[in-house]
Amino acid sequence: MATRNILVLNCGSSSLKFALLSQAHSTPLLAGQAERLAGPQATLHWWQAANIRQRRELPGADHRAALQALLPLVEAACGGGLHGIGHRVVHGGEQFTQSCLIDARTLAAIRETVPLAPLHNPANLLGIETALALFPDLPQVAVFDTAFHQSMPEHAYRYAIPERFYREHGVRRYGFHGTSHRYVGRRAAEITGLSPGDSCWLSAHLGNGCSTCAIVDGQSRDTSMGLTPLEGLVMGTRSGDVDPNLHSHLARTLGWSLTEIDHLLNSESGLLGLSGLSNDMRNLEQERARGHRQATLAIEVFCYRLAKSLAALFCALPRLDGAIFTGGIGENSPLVRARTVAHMGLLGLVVDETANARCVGGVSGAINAPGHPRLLVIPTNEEQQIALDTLALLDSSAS
Ligand SMILES: Nc1ncnc2c1ncn2[C@@H]1O[C@H](COP(=O)(O)OP(=O)(O)O)[C@@H](O)[C@H]1O
Ligand SMILES: CC(=O)OP(=O)(O)O
Ligand SMILES: [Mg+2]
Repeated sequence: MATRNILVLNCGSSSLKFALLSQAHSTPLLAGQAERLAGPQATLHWWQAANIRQRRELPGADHRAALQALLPLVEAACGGGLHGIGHRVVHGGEQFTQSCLIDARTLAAIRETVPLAPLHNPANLLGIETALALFPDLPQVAVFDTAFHQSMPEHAYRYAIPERFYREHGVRRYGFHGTSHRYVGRRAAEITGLSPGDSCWLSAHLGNGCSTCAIVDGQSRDTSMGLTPLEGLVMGTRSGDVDPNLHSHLARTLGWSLTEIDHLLNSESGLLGLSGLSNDMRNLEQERARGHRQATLAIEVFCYRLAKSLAALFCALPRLDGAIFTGGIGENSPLVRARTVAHMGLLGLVVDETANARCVGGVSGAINAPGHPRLLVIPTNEEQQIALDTLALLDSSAS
């Protein structure tokens, strides 16, 4: 069969990340992002196989204009031969347990899920609708962050609130970053020579959003995010777990509205809120090295809460074959990995400092001290997983 090319799109509220993958190449033919969309500073950044970065200002461009600006680049990079489009969709509710071809029914189901993910799904839908209008003849696939976690047992996904909120309103834990957890879980089995269907992992996806996951025999058994991607770990700008009474406390004592509280917890908290400086771990590490007290505290809270979450997920595992660090922070921060694992000595986890220092910038490997449980650094590749799912669905719909 001829080599096929898949365009992967990940639309956020003001950004559009893209990658063009080919079966014949291990690295994308083209990748990049359009950011600050719908504003005066909208910009398209892209890089090709040779890794030369380029940028073009697109003042005022919205998602459609950005995708249109992308078209000639896609055509030039793959010689016009595009075979399908894979979309990241953050929330698939309980309807989607795996990726699926996009048709009218899929679109309606994604729309129904908007109330559960008001920050993410509208942007994802916009990306899909724009791509359908521009490429009406190409098969398009939705790959859901939530789908992998649909295997969680009920005792892991239910909240301890009256049943009707689950039955009538879908209030339960869904989990996110499933595409990344699934990808690194499979890679961990490949790297260690274990069978994906008979291996047990803890995975920590640490990007702007952060989550942990217990993976047993290739299935998610529990994860740190919940109804929305706010639950769980400390993240770039998200608080993660707080006392749920914080909402009523802020409303009563400061007269804050729900919108203000949502904004505080989603956009002004996490590493940014604790440090008062930045949501970016690189900046915080630099400031910590200069002795900045709040940057140091932000990293300490981040690592302690991560360790607590991983330790809690031991409850979901029959045994541990290894813990995996991934995402921009997990792949690049020996400091965060070491500070996190330092809290987990009682569980037998110990880092080897030399190996830990080596695994940065896309280098994968084991970073545990000899004789201790495996600790793996594995670069995630959500785009590749989305392209693989898209290809698999193209094949199954053709047969
Ligand atoms: N060398 C590095 N050291 C520490 N943190 C890093 C490094 N490189 C990237 N990061 C962090 O990774 C995070 C972004 O992760 P990434 O997975 O790219 O995010 P996204 O969720 O947007 O895909 C940021 O906090 C960034 O500071
Ligand atoms: C669901 C989620 O948290 O996504 P991201 O990490 O892309 O913000
Ligand atoms: Mg990323």
